[in-house]
Amino acid sequence: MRIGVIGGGAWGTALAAVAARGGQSVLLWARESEVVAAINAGQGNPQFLPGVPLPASIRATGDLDALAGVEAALVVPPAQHVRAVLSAAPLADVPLVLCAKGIEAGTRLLVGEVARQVHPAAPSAVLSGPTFAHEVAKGLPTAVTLACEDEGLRARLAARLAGPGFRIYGSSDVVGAEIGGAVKNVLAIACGVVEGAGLGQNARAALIARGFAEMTRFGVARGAQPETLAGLSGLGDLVLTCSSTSSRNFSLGIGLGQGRSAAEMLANRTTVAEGAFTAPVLREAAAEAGVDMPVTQAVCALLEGAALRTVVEALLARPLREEGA
Ligand SMILES: NC(=O)c1ccc[n+]([C@@H]2O[C@H](COP(=O)([O-])OP(=O)(O)OC[C@H]3O[C@@H](n4cnc5c(N)ncnc54)[C@H](O)[C@@H]3O)[C@@H](O)[C@H]2O)c1
Ligand SMILES: O=P(O)(O)OC[C@H](O)CO
Repeated sequence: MRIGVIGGGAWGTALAAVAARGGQSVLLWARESEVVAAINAGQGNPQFLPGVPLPASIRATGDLDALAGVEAALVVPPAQHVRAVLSAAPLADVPLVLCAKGIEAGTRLLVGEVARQVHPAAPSAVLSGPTFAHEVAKGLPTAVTLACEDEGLRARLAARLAGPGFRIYGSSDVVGAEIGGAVKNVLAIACGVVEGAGLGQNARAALIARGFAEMTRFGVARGAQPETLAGLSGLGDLVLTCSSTSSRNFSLGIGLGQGRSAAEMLANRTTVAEGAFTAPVLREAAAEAGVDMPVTQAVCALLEGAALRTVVEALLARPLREEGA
């Protein structure tokens, strides 16, 4: 199968390696000419995935038109750029596998919903789960959710992308798979804050559990299945990113917890911490859906510069409630 990968960041590059190792013919579009040149010269992707050798068969291009004729495309730019990049890509009826994790600012649409607006005739699927790119690129064992309403397409895509180190579980719950990936990034920032501020392991465990409760409330309100949220793309990814400094979102939270400002940390960075962009949109979407998301609100307050102590005190001073409510 000829597979296009849109986005030459860490994750697009790792997925290109997965597809190429599975015997697919891979063309990767990258925005940065240095990334295109390095991959085509067999030097890997030192900018976004340093130190990881890539299959020599991967070809890279800076021209979106070169993707014409691919049989499926993995869509991997940061969530806020998916609309612009997809709009310029010749993929009107090509199966699209959405791999970015976030909610679009302004529209409050999930990435899959954006793709369906841009290319209404293109079938779509969502690939999500606990997947640090550098581990996937090295072939370390990883399991993901591939969600697609069309069972036949899901099976065809899974057969092309799965491998011994990349185990794919199928689902028809596209919305659930997307919401888990988008919300966990915000919760990972909160867990990083706990780490950076030295608030302890008990607090982190509490945040993971209560964060999962708010992810589930929001997901169910948006039509997700609770089992999907408790699976790889929800709880699985939440646990991963809430417990490792390999997570850009967790690391951003550590900085916030140490008293650094979000503006300072986000200025001029070339890698993406999606949670910083998703948090304010998620707060809006939760308000619209009438869903209580106190951890998300706290993360938004910290990103907006509120004092850590005030935010933590407000979170802990909320009225006592039933756990299952
Ligand atoms: N890195 C991971 O481990 C990982 C794993 C799973 C999912 N994801 C998701 O994949 C998506 C991409 O993340 P990444 O880690 O590959 O990126 P990255 O942080 O490695 O690199 C940043 C990317 O943003 C792109 N970019 C910057 N400005 C842009 C613009 N104006 N238009 C289009 N693209 C622009 C760059 O070209 C580059 O590809 C995110 O939604 C992320 O949450 C990442
Ligand atoms: O580095 P993060 O926080 O963007 O997390 C990367 C992946 O989403 C982990 O599954």
